[in-house]
Amino acid sequence: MLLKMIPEMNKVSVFMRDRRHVETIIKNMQRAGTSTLQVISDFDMTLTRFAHNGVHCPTTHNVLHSSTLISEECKTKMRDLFAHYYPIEINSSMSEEEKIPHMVEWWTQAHDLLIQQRIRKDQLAQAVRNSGAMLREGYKRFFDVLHQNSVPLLIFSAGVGDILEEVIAGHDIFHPNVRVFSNYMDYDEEGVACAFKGEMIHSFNKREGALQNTQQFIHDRTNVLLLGDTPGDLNMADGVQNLHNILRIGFLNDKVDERMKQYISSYDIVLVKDETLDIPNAILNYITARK
Ligand SMILES: Nc1ccn([C@@H]2O[C@H](COP(=O)(O)O)[C@@H](O)[C@H]2O)c(=O)n1
Repeated sequence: MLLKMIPEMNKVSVFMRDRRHVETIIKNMQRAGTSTLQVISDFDMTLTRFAHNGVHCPTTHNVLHSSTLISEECKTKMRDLFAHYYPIEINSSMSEEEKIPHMVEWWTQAHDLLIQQRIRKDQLAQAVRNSGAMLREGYKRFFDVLHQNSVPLLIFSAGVGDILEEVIAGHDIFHPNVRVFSNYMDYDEEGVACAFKGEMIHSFNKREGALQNTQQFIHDRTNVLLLGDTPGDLNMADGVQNLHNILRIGFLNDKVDERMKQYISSYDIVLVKDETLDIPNAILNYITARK
């Protein structure tokens, strides 16, 4: 039945633990209508591509590597940090508790490095526009359909919010239904980045952030489509009160064999090495179609 409803689910990249459950949730969401729906999504490697032509795509922390806003020394240090800490972030034999101190170290060092670069706010948009930031194929349809149907899209990212906003603004998809919750830089009176604001968000404290910021969630929207790429993204909807239906879609981009077991047992739909938004788009198409 699911394949009849949404033929795209036949794609080879799609894996499900319980296809009947997925079918039920999607049908419930379709019946309840778009006025009850909100989408909560991670950004880096979820809405953006993981790789293109075999090369890793930059995350918001690394987008400025193609610009002159940061020094060569800083780029090398940021790359070294990524090479050291990313394998820890995705290590399937370590618990989240074991990973957290490493993630705090990573974010602290990376933010310090970025702040040392004295990045100017007025140069950021151009630098991001000239960068290699790549959204997943189908991004325009995804953002536009949500906008056309007045469905809120909450982006919950441990990346750099200022850069994230420039990426989506540069692609003409920063519609009024989009809200971003992320790490933002603070600027001095000359418009130079001088600190990061508030509490740091890293890959594994999004749940705490979500609970502390429940005003971010639209509480009369009790159906949630959640998109993520790490186990830390699974709880991003924990601040939603009176949740009726949630469908969690996880992008499994890397180290597939090692991590499949964990992803299939926690995400309702796992998309393996799928650089597109075809499946979220097909599900939204079904839910938003006027019957
Ligand atoms: N210095 C850093 C720190 C983190 N990352 C990666 O960015 C991702 C965070 O953003 P989300 O939108 O996915 O929450 C995170 O998963 C890290 O892999 C980085 O590249 N550099």
